[in-house]
Amino acid sequence: MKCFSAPGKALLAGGYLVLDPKYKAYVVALSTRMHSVTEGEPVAAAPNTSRIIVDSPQFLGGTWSYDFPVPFVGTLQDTSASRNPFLLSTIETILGYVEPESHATIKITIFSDPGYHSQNDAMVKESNGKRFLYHKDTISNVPKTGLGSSAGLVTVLTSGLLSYYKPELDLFSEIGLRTVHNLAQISHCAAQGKVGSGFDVAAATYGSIIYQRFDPEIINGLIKYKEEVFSSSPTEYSKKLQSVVNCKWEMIIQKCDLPPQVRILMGDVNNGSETPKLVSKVLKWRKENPEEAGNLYHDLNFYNMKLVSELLTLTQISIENPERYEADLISFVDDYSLIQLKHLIKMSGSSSNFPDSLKPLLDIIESVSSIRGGLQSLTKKTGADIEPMEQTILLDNCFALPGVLGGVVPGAGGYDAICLLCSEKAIPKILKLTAAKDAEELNHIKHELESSSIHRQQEFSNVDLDCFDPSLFKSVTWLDLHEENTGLVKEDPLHYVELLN
Ligand SMILES: Nc1ncnc2c1ncn2[C@@H]1O[C@H](COP(=O)(O)OP(=O)(O)OP(=O)(O)O)[C@@H](O)[C@H]1O
Ligand SMILES: C[C@@](O)(CCOP(=O)(O)O)CC(=O)O
Repeated sequence: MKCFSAPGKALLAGGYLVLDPKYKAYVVALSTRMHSVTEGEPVAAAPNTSRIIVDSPQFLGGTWSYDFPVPFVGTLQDTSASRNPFLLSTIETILGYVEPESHATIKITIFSDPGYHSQNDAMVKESNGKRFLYHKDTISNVPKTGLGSSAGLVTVLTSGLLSYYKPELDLFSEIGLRTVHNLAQISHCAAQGKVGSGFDVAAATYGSIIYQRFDPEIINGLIKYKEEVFSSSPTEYSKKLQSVVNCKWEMIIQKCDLPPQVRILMGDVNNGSETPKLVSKVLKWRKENPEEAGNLYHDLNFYNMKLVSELLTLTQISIENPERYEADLISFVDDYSLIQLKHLIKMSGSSSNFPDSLKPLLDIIESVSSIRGGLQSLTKKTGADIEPMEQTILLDNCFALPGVLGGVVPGAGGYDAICLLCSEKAIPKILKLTAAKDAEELNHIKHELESSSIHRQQEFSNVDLDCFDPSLFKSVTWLDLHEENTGLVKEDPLHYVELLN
């Protein structure tokens, strides 16, 4: 039995730009993970028939079965009641790549962590330290949170099948991970019917990364080749697939990590994602207005990269001078809102009360504001609701909360989610303040926070909530997740055995 898991993602900086191989993006891998458990034996399931069964027991009707002859001639029979394009495409791609020479009956069980889906009416099942939610409905009817479940699914399924068919390949070697990544990108694009930027599959494989995409022509060329030769010569296609998967794609995957004690906090705002519509509006505008788009993309990229480099600076300070990091930086983030921090930092030039060392925080705050400014411009110019007014109001309100260092509408934007950068220690405060029922409760919490804060300034009350409206947060569900920068990992079968049929 071979078990793997891969993380979900949040695109903190670089939405839309990441579609173009010219620009980089910052992708945070999350603690929400997709899991696969692979059991296989080298026997036919029926005369001249191999079978791959995928079981996803957390969802109603979550069993899919695929039969194929050996040698595999390229198309899969789907004998399941419902279709799941991500499974079909992954299995077809792997079989084309490995060209199995003997029969097999393989069962892969998929488990997904709670963060990927809405948790209404779900039943909890636990097994040796893992906790999964069992839903009453089918996978297509349970609302998703948009954390990249399909990319995680394709990545762990690819790993499970490769571990069966190519046991000699160390999936965690450089070549092994590259093979998983390239196969998963090809399968994910084929299932989606388009070649996206692939940051979600890259994060599922490698974890938190600074990502610069591969040339889309790599996969477009393969799809075109398949259309031309597949029906007459599937083995020719397999050769081409192998050569594309086995070569090194020109792209950047640079592993990274949020600074210590800085966390992301994701708020699920609404269900349903409009990503394809948003993307097509942006691409149309960019095509029709190349110069204006070029300037806006240039500015957005500048601030995206500035944010990345300032986050790396914070990490560097935390390594070189942990005391300074804690006392002069993080403790200020804990106690003040970013609006107040900005004022404090600006005042530090004229008054000696505030340390100069707060400046790296100012750079982060200003980069995030400029990124939001760029996305608001993109919203106005394209007519795509990337940072719609409702989200602007919500984020502006978050910026009045102590502990929040910044925040954006992640990924493609829209109404689905907000993503805050905040101090780890301040998260309970943020949850409490956004859950306040009325002004009286808010005031009560504010006094509590003031008396427990480290920094007591004359010039500033460190909790100033005059412009904060907790009623806006009735529609926000804070997701119980954090950054976990590891990509694909091998898991212990003991975590799952009690849940297997
Ligand atoms: N646990 C699962 N079992 C089986 N199939 C799953 C599972 N999780 C996801 N899928 C497949 O992935 C599809 C959802 O993928 P989709 O790309 O629409 O959303 P996402 O990856 O969660 O979010 P986003 O692409 O917005 O980041 C489902 O309809 C289903 O086909
Ligand atoms: C708009 C885009 O750049 C980001 C989409 O991100 P998400 O799926 O909304 O997290 C599209 C893409 O990269 O595939």
